[in-house]
Amino acid sequence: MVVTQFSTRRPYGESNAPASGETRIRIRDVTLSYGPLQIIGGISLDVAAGETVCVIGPSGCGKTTLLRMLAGLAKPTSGSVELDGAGLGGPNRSVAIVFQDYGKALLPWRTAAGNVSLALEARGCRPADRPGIIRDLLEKIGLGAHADKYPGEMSGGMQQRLQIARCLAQEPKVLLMDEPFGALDAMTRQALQDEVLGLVAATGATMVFVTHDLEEAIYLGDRIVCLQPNPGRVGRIVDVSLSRPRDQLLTREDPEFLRLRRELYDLIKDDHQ
Ligand SMILES: Nc1ncnc2c1ncn2[C@@H]1O[C@H](COP(=O)(O)OP(=O)(O)OP(=O)(O)O)[C@@H](O)[C@H]1O
Repeated sequence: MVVTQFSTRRPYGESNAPASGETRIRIRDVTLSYGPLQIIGGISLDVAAGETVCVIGPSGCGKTTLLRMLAGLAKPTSGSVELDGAGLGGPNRSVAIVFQDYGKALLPWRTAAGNVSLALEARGCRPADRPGIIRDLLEKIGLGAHADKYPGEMSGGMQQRLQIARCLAQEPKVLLMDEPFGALDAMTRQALQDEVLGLVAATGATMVFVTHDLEEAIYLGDRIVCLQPNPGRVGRIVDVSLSRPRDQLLTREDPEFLRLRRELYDLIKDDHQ
């Protein structure tokens, strides 16, 4: 493979469209201000169906705010967010969001099964169908033996798995992840990265994944969007051409992985100067 050092960089202003595939999320000239303070300063980005886009950038640059707009939880001051060509006016069942703080996201008085059931109830799933779906989802995410446990009886990794299972119960087209593994130890984090990649591949979901961890962004992403701060805007978009399925050892040892890590490190360092 011929590697040109800056071949994957796309300067701001060039097309932010994915290389191929039907557009699932279309963000056009989006700004967001709180009072006089502009947080997001004109972001345009297309995300293709089935694509995984990772978002990185310095603390406070607006990553969570961008994700909240994609979830319909924050309204842009100007510009538009479309899902499959229709404007996103508020929360949408096709879009699920996983937060870093699983402790707040889960209902402590419901068991694991009860927490997953919540999403099924919300989407109007027939009561008779729920137990089977819950069992399948908990199996898939490695919690098959823990259906009757309460969140307080589970480790951080298990609680985060549960939050992911609950989101998947929504059968979302789009999975938004806000630093979901930031609070977990390295081994749990890598296991969950692989589980999420497997689930995304199996369901064909589109994923937008916010992380501070450059290696996590490369490991998971098809593209990496680097946000710049004050106000938040797209600086660079880096394509990740690493083959799938990814492998925690082989992928991270791939010379292309190491080259991307260096490229992103230089980009982030520039943004901090
Ligand atoms: N509801 C709000 N009202 C006022 N300012 C807000 C509000 N929500 C976020 N902000 C501000 O917007 C900016 C961007 O916040 P955001 O959480 O999106 O950044 P981030 O890139 O996700 O940060 P981090 O990496 O530290 O999580 C910050 O300066 C934050 O203080």
